[in-house]
Amino acid sequence: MIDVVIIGAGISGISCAKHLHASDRSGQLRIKIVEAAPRAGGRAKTLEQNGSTIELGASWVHGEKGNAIYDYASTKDLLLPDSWMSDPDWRWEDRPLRHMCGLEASDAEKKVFAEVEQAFDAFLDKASLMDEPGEKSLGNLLDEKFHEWAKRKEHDARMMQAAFEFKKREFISGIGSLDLYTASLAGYVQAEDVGPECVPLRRGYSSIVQALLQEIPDSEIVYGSGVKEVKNRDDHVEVFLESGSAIVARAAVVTVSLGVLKSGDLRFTPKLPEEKLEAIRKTGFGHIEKCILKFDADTWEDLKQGFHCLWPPEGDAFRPALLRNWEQSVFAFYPNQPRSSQSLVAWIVAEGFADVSAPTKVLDLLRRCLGRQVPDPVASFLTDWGANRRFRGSYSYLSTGQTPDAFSLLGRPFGRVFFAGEHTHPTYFGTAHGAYESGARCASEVMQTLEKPAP
Ligand SMILES: Cc1cc2nc3c(=O)[nH]c(=O)nc-3n(C[C@H](O)[C@H](O)[C@H](O)COP(=O)(O)OP(=O)(O)OC[C@H]3O[C@@H](n4cnc5c(N)ncnc54)[C@H](O)[C@@H]3O)c2cc1C
Repeated sequence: MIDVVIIGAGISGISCAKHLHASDRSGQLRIKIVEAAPRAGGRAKTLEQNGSTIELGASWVHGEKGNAIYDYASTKDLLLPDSWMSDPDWRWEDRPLRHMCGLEASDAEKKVFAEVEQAFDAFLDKASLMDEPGEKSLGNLLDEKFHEWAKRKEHDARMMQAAFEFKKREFISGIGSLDLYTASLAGYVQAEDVGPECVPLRRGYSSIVQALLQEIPDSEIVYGSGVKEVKNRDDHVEVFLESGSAIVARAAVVTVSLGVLKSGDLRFTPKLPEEKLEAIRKTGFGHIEKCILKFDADTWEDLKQGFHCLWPPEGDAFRPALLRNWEQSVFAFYPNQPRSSQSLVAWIVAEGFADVSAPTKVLDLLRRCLGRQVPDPVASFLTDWGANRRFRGSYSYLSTGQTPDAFSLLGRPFGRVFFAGEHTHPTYFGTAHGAYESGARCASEVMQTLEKPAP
């Protein structure tokens, strides 16, 4: 029998192993991490392309204050230096603004856009300070605030609406929900901000994973080993692999995504408590994909700033008749960071989006927005977080009708089975630092159980 079996080698699983070793005074702890994929990192996945990097999953270290990933990456010198922020090609607020029909927005339209943007951010700032957010959805709150605000303005109503819809799409990509009407306002109020900065990593998120892996023995991880069942016994656990073999341990740590838990692919015997099952069912798990188009150096010169994309509101003459949902979710084409990869990223919010022809469609969208021909990309990449059975989505959020303790409930141990993962962090859910901290929390819970004298 070993001491701890960790299911999943994403950031939370590796962080758990690292923290278990750090608190193991005897140096005797026997740990195994079983990972279904042939690689570690989970939703942190960086592609290396001729010396440049492309982020398929997590790309930013969100904030500096009390962000464990920021602190860890700083000590390992993995972050891009502050100077990247002043790069004029990157500054988010200076990005060109285009209508999806191919026209660049006029100066007057840009002014309206900037005003709507400011107002939108102010609505959110106020919302985040609410004491009793109630059961409202984020979408309802934002609609209400926007309509009150827009009534007092004399700008072109269609432009205000198009800018507002842009802001909602952009915001959805951060929350992860399919729309803002199923995302709870209380969840937004609860999510803790660790500072406004979004800092990229020099060599991508996989560099964090590699650094963390160096802190645990190689022999502890078994790749290509999917787990199908976890049996909770009185004083041990039995973990059954898809291959048919089993691991017996004194404790198990489950770090699979909320999407995998929802799917029921991983069985628990006995069944998990009803309140946990309800939290699994109700907590939102988003569907965010990225389509990345990589261009050659000449084409890139022309595209390197990317642009924000305005969709004509309902009823507008320029609005295409058959607009697919995924198309409308594309709010920008922006450069991948670090930009040396010469690629533009389009975020796509759509459930079960794994269409092999998507890069061609996204290229078509890019051409329509630019109103001109763009040479074919030299390569394209489409993520499949939603369709991949080892993830089944992107990141979690609190749904309307849920109470804010849902994330803590998801992280609550059940017998000798412990739970980590971004979806178990009460305030940093949906993030890499949430995943990292949840692994540390779990390590401490496991150690307390293992150190308890036998009754
Ligand atoms: C497109 C996208 C963009 C993102 N952008 C950011 C960002 O900019 N900044 C940020 O902070 N966060 C971002 N995130 C979120 C961040 O990536 C995640 O919160 C974090 O990586 C989750 O780590 P985890 O360990 O909780 O889960 P995971 O990374 O999902 O790890 C779970 C592991 O379990 C394995 N597994 C699944 N099923 C089984 C099984 N049956 N048996 C064994 N192993 C199994 C999986 O293969 C996986 O390796 C993004 C996520 C996505 C998808």
